[in-house]
Amino acid sequence: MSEALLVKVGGSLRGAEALLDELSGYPGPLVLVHGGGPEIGALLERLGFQSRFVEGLRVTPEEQLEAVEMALYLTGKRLAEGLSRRGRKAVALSGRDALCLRGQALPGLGRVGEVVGVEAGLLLDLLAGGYTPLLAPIALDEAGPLNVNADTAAGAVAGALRWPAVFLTDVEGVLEDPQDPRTRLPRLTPEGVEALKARGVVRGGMLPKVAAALRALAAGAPWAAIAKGERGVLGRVLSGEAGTRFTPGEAPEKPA
Ligand SMILES: Nc1ncnc2c1ncn2[C@@H]1O[C@H](COP(=O)(O)OP(=O)(O)O)[C@@H](O)[C@H]1O
Ligand SMILES: CC(=O)N[C@@H](CCC(=O)OP(=O)(O)O)C(=O)O
Repeated sequence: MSEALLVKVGGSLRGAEALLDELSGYPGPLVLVHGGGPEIGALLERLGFQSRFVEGLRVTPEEQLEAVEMALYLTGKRLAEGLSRRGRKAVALSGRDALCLRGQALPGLGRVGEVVGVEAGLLLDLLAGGYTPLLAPIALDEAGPLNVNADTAAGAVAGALRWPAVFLTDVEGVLEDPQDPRTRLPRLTPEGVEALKARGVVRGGMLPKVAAALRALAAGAPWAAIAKGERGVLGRVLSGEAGTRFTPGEAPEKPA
């Protein structure tokens, strides 16, 4: 059987037909964590709110949380429908369902948090029943829901499942020059990431993604990868032809 994968689908890939075809056609078990940054931004703007980001995280005042959840849940339902229509029966949930994501608030960002506990039983039961679970990145603390960066949530879930994490986004992987897709770094180690960050090469939305890839490794995922969400990507990530793969050991860092 094909390898079980935790796949994070970025909001920047919403509705991409090729991606839905790719995910629905993957022969192995999948658990999906989805984002929705662009959808959240658009809804907040329609409601008259302007978002501010700190190191890639959306500052989320209490009064904006409801809109964040609404945008995320609609994104999840659309993805679940798209996959289900293609024959892969999918169910869209969030960390509020069966209390499966426990969170902790991060200081100074409003109702934003990180994941400190994953109860994977619901996900495994759905898989055993033939359903593909899709999780929106909302976790719970004692005070209620927290907006969690979707990459962070995906890394935590991959670690808990001890499955590889594949972060699908709109770029080929981590790029030495973010403007040039030919500069993809095929492999990175935690030490290599530190060097890139020190040089300012990894910025914006790539920061939580890289941090989540490393956290997934630290939490028990055998490997993690960042790759472009297009047709054929999962097979090419598994064979090492696409994306940036993060491994705990030593690895050379050279542009592709
Ligand atoms: N070194 C880098 N390599 C690739 N992308 C980078 C890098 N530094 C910053 N980025 C930016 O990170 C973006 C991906 O993050 P993000 O927009 O949050 O994606 P998603 O919505 O899929 O989670 C890229 O589109 C790119 O603009
Ligand atoms: C705290 C925080 O930043 N949460 C994210 C959750 C969605 C997300 O991460 O979506 P993408 O994967 O599309 O970027 C946000 O509000 O945008």
